[in-house]
Amino acid sequence: MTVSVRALDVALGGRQVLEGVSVEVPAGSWTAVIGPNGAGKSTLLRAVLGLVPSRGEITLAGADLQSLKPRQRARLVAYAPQSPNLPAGMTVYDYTLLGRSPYVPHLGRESARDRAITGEVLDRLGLTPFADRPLDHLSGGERQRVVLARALAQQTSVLLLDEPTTALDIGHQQQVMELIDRLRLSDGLTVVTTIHDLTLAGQYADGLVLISGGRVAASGPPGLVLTRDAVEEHFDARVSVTPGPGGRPILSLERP
Ligand SMILES: Nc1ncnc2c1ncn2[C@@H]1O[C@H](COP(=O)(O)OP(=O)(O)OP(=O)(O)O)[C@@H](O)[C@H]1O
Repeated sequence: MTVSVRALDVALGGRQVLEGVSVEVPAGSWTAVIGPNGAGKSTLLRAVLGLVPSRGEITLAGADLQSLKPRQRARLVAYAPQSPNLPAGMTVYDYTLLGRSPYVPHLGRESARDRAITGEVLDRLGLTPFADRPLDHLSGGERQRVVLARALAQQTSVLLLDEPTTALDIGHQQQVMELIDRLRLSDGLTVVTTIHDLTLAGQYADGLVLISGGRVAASGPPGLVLTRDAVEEHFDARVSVTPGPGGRPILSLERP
């Protein structure tokens, strides 16, 4: 499903956080939203979910997202937030099962299918051994995978992932990114992630959107967006950029 954001403005606490942001995410593609701290990346995802008031147009496969009821929207778009509210004492299994909420009838219970899907997702993420563990008895990286599990259990066409790899070691980063990519290809998912690791963003995403100061500073294929000058200008960082496999850029920090 194509996600289209046009001329999006968001003001929070009396401050303009996003201004005139337009982003087109083709169906089945992966877009990474990059930018310095405080640029407005998470706000962009939250606006697409209707979690913050916005002006402008947000459509999903041509349908106006704001006209959908929360339950309808939750069947189309899943979101893994950066700092989710994790109820202490809840088990990994029960938390992941919450991803099935948009399919559970009012006053009803989860079906055998909901439970089967939850089990499969835990399996895919290597979380089955943790299924009965309370969320507050997990490491940061394990918790992050559980948040992703809940989003995957929602079985939507669009996945919005806010920093899905920050707390993960290099092996789990690769596993999570590969898993997301496999799901994208096998299930035709449309993926939007915010991500700080620019090399990782460039390795996996089809397109990058660089947000800086609440505006789109650049967008396009990784090789065009991730230039030494752009990184210096928007992140105030010195890097060297070399072409990696498939011409995708590899960034290395350089000491000033
Ligand atoms: N509820 C709020 N009220 C006022 N300002 C807010 C609110 N929420 C976020 N902001 C501000 O909006 C700006 C963008 O925040 P956002 O979380 O979208 O940035 P980000 O690009 O995701 O940053 P990071 O990389 O640090 O996670 C920041 O300056 C932040 O302080």
